[in-house]
Amino acid sequence: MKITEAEFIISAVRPEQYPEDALPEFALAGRSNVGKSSLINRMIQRKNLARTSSQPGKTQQLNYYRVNQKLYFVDFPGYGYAKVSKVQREQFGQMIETFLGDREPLKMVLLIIDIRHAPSKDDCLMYKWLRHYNIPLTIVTTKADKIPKSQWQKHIKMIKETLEADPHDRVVLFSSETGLGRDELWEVLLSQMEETTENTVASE
Ligand SMILES: Nc1nc2c(ncn2[C@@H]2O[C@H](COP(=O)(O)OP(=O)(O)OP(=O)(O)O)[C@@H](O)[C@H]2O)c(=O)[nH]1
Ligand SMILES: [Mg+2]
Repeated sequence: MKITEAEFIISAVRPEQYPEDALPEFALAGRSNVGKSSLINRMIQRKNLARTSSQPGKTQQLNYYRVNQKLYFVDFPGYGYAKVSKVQREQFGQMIETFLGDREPLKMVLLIIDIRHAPSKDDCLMYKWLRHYNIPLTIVTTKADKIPKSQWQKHIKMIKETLEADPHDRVVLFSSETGLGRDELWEVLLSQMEETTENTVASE
């Protein structure tokens, strides 16, 4: 996809701050430091629009990025960061739960998993939440450049097994470093937008 415009819109902590223009939203969930912000930057071909850091726990709010006046990426705070206080963790849980349970423009959640490691308990919990709320999801295994190509399929199998994922769940291999998976992921997002538009039209 050709990016003509990409801008940071808001760091939202409360639902009143979420954009009201009803453009489709794609949220990114995953552990702290897994590469969510880097993935957004790669998707929109901007070096550092979404703030990245080698220090985990940088993203603390829901950060909205608008692309081509057409859709939003919503960068979630990473979970599982040890130095975050218990209160912060609970606030985070509530914020995400409210969002997932009641966010009409949300079209899909991208569950971002480091291809090198088994999903954590929090990843598994997030996966179950998404299923529970019936939210379309795509598993994105990132940092693929960090292991040899010959091991990709073995790791993907292990990740799906740990998540107890549905065999039909889509998995996109990704690397923010090399750009692997960028075109495929754009196809997934754009076709999801078309599908939901058709459903809306059909039900009217
Ligand atoms: N080699 C490689 N490094 C990556 C990739 N994606 C992210 N990184 C690195 O991983 C670190 C964390 O990336 P971020 O994008 O900030 O991670 P995040 O998930 O947004 O982290 P939080 O905001 O703390 O939740 C940075 O040092 C990135 O350069 C990738 O695909 N390949
Ligand atoms: Mg981040």
